[in-house]
Amino acid sequence: MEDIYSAYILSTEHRPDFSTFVEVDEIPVIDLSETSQENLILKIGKACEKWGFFQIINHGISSDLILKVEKEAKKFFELSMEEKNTLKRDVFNAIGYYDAEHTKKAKDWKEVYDFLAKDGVQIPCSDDPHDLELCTQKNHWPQSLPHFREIMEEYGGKLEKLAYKLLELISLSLGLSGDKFLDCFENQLSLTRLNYYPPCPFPELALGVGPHRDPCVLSIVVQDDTGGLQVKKNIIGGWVPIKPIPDAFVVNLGDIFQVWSNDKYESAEHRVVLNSQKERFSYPFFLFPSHHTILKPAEELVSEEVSAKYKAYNFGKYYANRTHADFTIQEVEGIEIHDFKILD
Ligand SMILES: O=C(O)CCC(=O)C(=O)O
Ligand SMILES: [Fe+2]
Repeated sequence: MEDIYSAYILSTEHRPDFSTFVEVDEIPVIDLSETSQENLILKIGKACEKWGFFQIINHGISSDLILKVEKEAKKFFELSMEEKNTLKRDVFNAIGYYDAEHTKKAKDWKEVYDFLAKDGVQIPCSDDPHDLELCTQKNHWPQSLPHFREIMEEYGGKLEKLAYKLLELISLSLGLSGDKFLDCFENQLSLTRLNYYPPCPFPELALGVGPHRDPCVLSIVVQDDTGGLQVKKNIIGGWVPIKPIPDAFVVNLGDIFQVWSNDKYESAEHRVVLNSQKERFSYPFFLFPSHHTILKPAEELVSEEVSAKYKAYNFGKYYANRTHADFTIQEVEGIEIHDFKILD
């Protein structure tokens, strides 16, 4: 194996086993244009409880806009390394181009480009609770692509609105009011990401993204027709592929909904496997609250019979820890929500 590849090689237990795929058709596909709101909420609730994943159709975002995003994303990743490196994110401004994310101590086989829904938002500079310094997060736009910014801002804005609609429906499915969590998003850290996974000569040894749970409220993933996203379901024996469906978007719950729902819903573990022949693109939107948000289970879901399963925690400090973990291969894993778990 050539040296430049060695950083991508996963330890044996994390390598994808292509012989044990579970072919099921069960990831629910939900039609957002369903006229009965009651039925819609019921279907979403069931999908969140069983999978933490579902796909949506008739979401109101045109395939024409997706095509434009796809074209611009391809042009972006074809830019010279020199130009992409001028847009590179760093430990203080974790927004922009990046080609060295790590999961499970191996490098992910991908390049990414992120932009914020709210340019100029602030996050704590460190996870030290006594350090009050804030770092401003800025978008970096490529100068040589004249339509890129306009198309991406339109796309990000539409996905943000769709995320609020899903937030409302998922809140209702928990028996909470539709606007229960809306206050958390005024200075939100939400971002849109472009993911590029080149063909990989050794797909059995590396991953596009290693096994992880999203740290956000929810993610909306628009993927091309290559396939590769998989969700872990232990009860049916392993990794389940999320099949690309034309014009459908994938929705998955993040850690914050798991905490808000007091473990009624799961932030499911997922990963992206690679293809030796075909490249893959995906364009997720991650809904994040503002940094000063205190996260804890919704009080309506806590009672004498059902105790709170998480201690309250500050989102910004948690986010700072996660962001810093992206820049180093750490011996100690970064903070995860189970670190806030109240043990029985
Ligand atoms: O590329 C995808 O389909 C999903 C990537 C992902 O899970 C992530 O960026 O968190
Ligand atoms: Fe993810």
